[in-house]
Amino acid sequence: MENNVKNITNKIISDLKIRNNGDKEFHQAVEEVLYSLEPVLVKHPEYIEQSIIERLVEPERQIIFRVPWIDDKGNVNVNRGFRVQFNSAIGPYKGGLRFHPSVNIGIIKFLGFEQIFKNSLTGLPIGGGKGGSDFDPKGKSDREIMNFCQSFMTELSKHIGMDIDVPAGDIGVGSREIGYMFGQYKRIKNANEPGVLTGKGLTYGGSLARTEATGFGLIYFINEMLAYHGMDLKGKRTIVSGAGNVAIYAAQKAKELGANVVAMCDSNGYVLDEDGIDIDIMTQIKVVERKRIVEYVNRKQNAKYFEGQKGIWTIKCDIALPCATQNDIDIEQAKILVENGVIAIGEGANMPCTNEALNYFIENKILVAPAKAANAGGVATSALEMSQNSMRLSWTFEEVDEKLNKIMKNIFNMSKEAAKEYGHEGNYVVGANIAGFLKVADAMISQGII
Ligand SMILES: NC(=O)C1=CN([C@@H]2O[C@H](COP(=O)(O)OP(=O)(O)OC[C@H]3O[C@@H](n4cnc5c(N)ncnc54)[C@H](O)[C@@H]3O)[C@@H](O)[C@H]2O)C=CC1
Ligand SMILES: O=C(O)CCC(=O)C(=O)O
Repeated sequence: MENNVKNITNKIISDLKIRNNGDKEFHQAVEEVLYSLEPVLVKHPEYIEQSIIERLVEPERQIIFRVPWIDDKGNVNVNRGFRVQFNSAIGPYKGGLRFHPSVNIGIIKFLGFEQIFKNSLTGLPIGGGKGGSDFDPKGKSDREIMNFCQSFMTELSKHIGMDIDVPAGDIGVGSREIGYMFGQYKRIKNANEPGVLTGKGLTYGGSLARTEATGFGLIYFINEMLAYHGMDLKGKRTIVSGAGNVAIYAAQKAKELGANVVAMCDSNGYVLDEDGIDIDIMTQIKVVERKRIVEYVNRKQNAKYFEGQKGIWTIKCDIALPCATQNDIDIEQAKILVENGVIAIGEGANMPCTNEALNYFIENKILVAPAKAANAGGVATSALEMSQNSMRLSWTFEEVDEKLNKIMKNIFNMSKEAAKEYGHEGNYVVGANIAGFLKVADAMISQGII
């Protein structure tokens, strides 16, 4: 039976590579999940009989569209827009929009695939989807951003809705972009439907604590994982890659719980501040002024700046929090981190470690808080935003934060229990994949061959 399952998994992966030629991030994400599901398939032959995996790796719908927009000089520009509606077995498609020049259909498929399991782990009724564009927001004026967002939404609005597909932010998409897109959606539909987007501003249907949720949630998960292993964050030397939404609030909450956060980065380089990163200064530079991170050393004594982002992983630390982008830590950085005595890795970004790096951490008994589980606090709070929109009321910051904390503890417990049940105790990468998968697979079986 085990050999049979291995052959089936290998066949699905080789077919997937042919059908999705060149989508290397998507191949990577699928491989990471499928190999960890083998013990589940051995125990549940019904998933094989019903071709659950073959159906799961094929998106329900993929939309690619033209996004023309006019820049400040009056030139017409054309970008490409994407929305992959991956799986709706447990609820409307849900997942962010990424605006970054590297975006292509393969990246959106990898992110949408991850989102299926992550959303399932939240325990809330949301399916998996993701979208975005190869538009580069860097250096654009507010007017240009608005022009782009309006054009993007003009097409996207035909495919989304509060019970169909609910986008939110991701890299390059924050509350400014969500605001412009929401305004355009409302104008096109002639309806105020706040539940169609999440991450909205607080004056028009946004939820308190959504901005902080992914970073805070990551730290709640890590705190739970460390506590289970008899440790805590106090005095732990911590490195956070990125300096955007996830990174900033992860750093803030880690500091609040006693960690010593000494380094952060952007795509140009990193800062090392042995006195502890000042989150207010970092937020002012990266979020308010939208400047490069090098500016930090002009405002904080003793801080040092280094060109090149990967060097951040050569700094000795107890806790490493990759919160920037995919494949930030490969085997080379993983070996350095392990040699330097790292205790735990917390994946704030989506797929920030290569599969080789993940396996290396697990083999070396490093605790890994995997992205699907550890960064699920953002989408979970988006689902809480949808609930508030439907009820037409708003919870306080404390109410939302408490729910978030409970959800993250629950996700840790589900990952822990699934890992134990399927023979991988302590491996939360495998545990999260299995726990996320089971609910989706059962929902798919109940709904027939669709
Ligand atoms: N915003 C959210 O609620 C969630 C985001 N994520 C993931 O977290 C990661 C970060 O997203 P956000 O913080 O929302 O985006 P953001 O746009 O607010 O910030 C991204 C940060 O990463 C840095 N960055 C981007 N590419 C980089 C590279 N190649 N090398 C080094 N730094 C780089 C940027 O300079 C920026 O500081 C992404 O992987 C995203 O998919 C995951 C769950 C939820
Ligand atoms: O809040 C959301 O809907 C999406 C968050 C997201 O894109 C993610 O979890 O990667």
